[in-house]
Amino acid sequence: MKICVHGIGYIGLATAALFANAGHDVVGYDPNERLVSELRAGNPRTTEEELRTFVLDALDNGFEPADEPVEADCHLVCVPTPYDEESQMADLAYVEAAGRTVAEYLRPGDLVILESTVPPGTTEDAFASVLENSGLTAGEDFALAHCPEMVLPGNITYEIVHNDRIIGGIDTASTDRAVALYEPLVEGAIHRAPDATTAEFVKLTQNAYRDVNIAFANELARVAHDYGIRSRDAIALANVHPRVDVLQPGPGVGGHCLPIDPWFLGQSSDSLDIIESARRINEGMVDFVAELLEGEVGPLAGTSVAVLGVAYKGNVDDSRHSPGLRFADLLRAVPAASGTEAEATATDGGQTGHDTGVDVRLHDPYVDDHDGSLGLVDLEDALRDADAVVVTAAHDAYRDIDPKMVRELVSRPLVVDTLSCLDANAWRDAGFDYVEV
Ligand SMILES: NC(=O)C1=CN([C@@H]2O[C@H](COP(=O)(O)OP(=O)(O)OC[C@H]3O[C@@H](n4cnc5c(N)ncnc54)[C@H](O)[C@@H]3O)[C@@H](O)[C@H]2O)C=CC1
Ligand SMILES: CC(=O)N[C@@H]1[C@@H](OP(=O)(O)OP(=O)(O)OC[C@H]2O[C@@H](n3ccc(=O)[nH]c3=O)[C@H](O)[C@@H]2O)O[C@H](C(=O)O)[C@@H](O)[C@@H]1O
Repeated sequence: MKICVHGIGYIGLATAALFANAGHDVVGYDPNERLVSELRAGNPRTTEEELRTFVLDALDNGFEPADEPVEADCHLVCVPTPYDEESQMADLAYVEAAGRTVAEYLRPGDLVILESTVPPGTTEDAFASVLENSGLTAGEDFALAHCPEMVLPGNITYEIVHNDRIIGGIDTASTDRAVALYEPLVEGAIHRAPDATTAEFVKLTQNAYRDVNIAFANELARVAHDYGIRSRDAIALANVHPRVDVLQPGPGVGGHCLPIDPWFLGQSSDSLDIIESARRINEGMVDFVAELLEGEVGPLAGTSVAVLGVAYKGNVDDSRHSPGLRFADLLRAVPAASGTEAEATATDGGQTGHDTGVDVRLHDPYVDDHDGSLGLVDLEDALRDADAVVVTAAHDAYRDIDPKMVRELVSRPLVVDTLSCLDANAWRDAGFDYVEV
């Protein structure tokens, strides 16, 4: 079958490769010409080795990256769906733009699948009506379904094949067509949703559930701290019960899915309560980390803090909605102590040095900062003379750091391990005060 994938970023690229490797004739259209030419040259943008191999195999199998769309039997849309903080609504501009493009190439009998994560109702309402600019009618002249993507970043090559899938069409025939497309290449089960809106709702439910579960763990971490016990020991023991499965606390929830999908879910409803509280709890974890830090070093003004990890989680290169960056912002908002040099620089707009009370040094071995916008520094520069080391992403590279090397560089041996990813005994043996969330 001829398939045109619209948007070959993280999800679209893996999806295009999945179909190409299964023998379909796949064109991956993306308006980002640089991305397309890198792919044509055999350089997929990914730090996941298995994904790189999967995509290179697909290119060998005829997958064609393109900066122009084409006519196809199936159009698969995998474009971004950001959250607009101002309107507190999903920004559907990319979905609508892709829909307008598909409409130009749409022929009677084609199948259109929306994979992007969207608020309930989008496929049947906004997306269908843009596609109908073609003069064709959804359900009558072309099939239309939502097939949400559920892969875990970091494990996409395995999960894109092995995960169960939910498919909901705007009518039974659309669902049948979409199921028939995925069934031969997916090893997980395919579940038919009663309609496209339910499929959208299910995807958002999964991420909101995970966000709420993590918020519960984060709340337990605060409560356990009040009792002077280790929350992770308590959670591990609670989880021995066959019907209890609490996730792990941390510096908050990042990425571009868990922090925004709960808002998509509630976009046209006034009934969010626990889901909304979970968002507040998870966003507030950086304040708790700051409290832990303050409990050790006293007032933060005047301190130097190495923040290790601006990726939103371990071993990924994505820094969207990153707890590490949110924590850095919080530290940068600490006013300089009066009468200090830092206070003086604060009044000159920071021209002569760091302009806040805390000297924040950010490091991440995976995140690309080629334009310098994040201000990442080398590990040694981050650690040199630091008053505290705060680990905010559980990268393997951090687990492997030798605490004795760190001890040589820092001015004060304090580490706050927000994800409990370090070897606590090794750090204590190296002379560190070890604090965890
Ligand atoms: N990244 C993830 O782990 C997951 C993402 N999703 C959802 O999948 C969707 C895509 O996400 P990602 O692949 O991560 O985004 P991405 O930002 O990596 O890739 C999106 C691509 O779409 C392209 N694009 C923008 N406008 C376009 C248009 N009009 N026509 C064709 N291409 C266009 C962009 O240039 C970009 O390359 C989003 O809705 C996201 O929420 C769902 C599950 C997992
Ligand atoms: C229900 C579910 O597992 N959703 C997945 C999720 O991927 P994502 O990488 O965002 O999830 P994640 O690994 O839970 O990480 C999200 C955030 O939550 C934090 N986190 C995660 C687990 C935990 O016990 N504690 C915790 O604090 C992580 O550090 C990270 O900051 O969202 C993806 C998406 O929708 O994009 C989805 O495809 C994935 O399957």
